[in-house]
Amino acid sequence: MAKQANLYSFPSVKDNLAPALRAYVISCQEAGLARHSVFKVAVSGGSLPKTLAQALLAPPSGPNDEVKWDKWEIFFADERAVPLDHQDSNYFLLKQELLDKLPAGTGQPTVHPIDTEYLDDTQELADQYEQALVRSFASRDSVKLPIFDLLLLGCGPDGHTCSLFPGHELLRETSAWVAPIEDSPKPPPKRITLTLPVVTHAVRIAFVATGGGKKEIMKQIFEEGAGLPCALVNEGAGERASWFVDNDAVEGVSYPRRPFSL
Ligand SMILES: O=C1O[C@H](COP(=O)(O)O)[C@@H](O)[C@H](O)[C@H]1O
Repeated sequence: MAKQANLYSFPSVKDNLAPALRAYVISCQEAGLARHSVFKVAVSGGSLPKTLAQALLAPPSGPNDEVKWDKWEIFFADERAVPLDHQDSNYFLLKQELLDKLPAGTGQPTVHPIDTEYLDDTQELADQYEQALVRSFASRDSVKLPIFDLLLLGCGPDGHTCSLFPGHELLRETSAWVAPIEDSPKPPPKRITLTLPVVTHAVRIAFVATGGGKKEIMKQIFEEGAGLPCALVNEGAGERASWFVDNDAVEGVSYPRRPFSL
């Protein structure tokens, strides 16, 4: 039987979840560097960047605990069609929470924001972002799908991830790497997103979900599935998907927790 997604649950975000997430990200970083000398990662917006900052801005605990920022190539798992200094921009959020706080003297990551020249045309915005992936991952002709070393994803209270929403036709997209959405049920309505095949194709996928507000949807994802986008990622990725959650987010959820280890 195919192995299932890993569920790691921690009593405290700051004291347990963040250090475990850090260890996990660094192990993915080292695997990516061994494969192709860079670390290709895509990140979500929402509540994720804050937790990510808690994990990655912490002081190193030893010589092997190094975030090699200058080797990181950062893409966005989804982005809203707004200027890069807009409060709704996932780039702006990551910049505020993490990128602007990198310690002085640290090498800088290569960051791939959307091209805001195309904000009025979401199809073109998505196509241009796909071209950025093509340039990074070699051509679409030579690569069927880009393979990210790691995707760092959030989970909305409705079970959406990236800008893939429950019941939306985008869940059936099979050819585009990046797709536009103009009717996001969560504002702002116009966005672009990595598609499900790209998401499930990543080497590793880490979801972060915290707080009691996620409890009901976590039950649905882990007990019923019900075609929810997060559940579809779990089904497509199996053990390559790992969930970093706090105890509040999974209170009452019947699904085996694993002790965290690399
Ligand atoms: O709209 C979005 O929401 C999701 C989930 O956000 P959260 O605040 O519930 O963690 C996020 O992962 C996505 O990137 C964002 O565009």
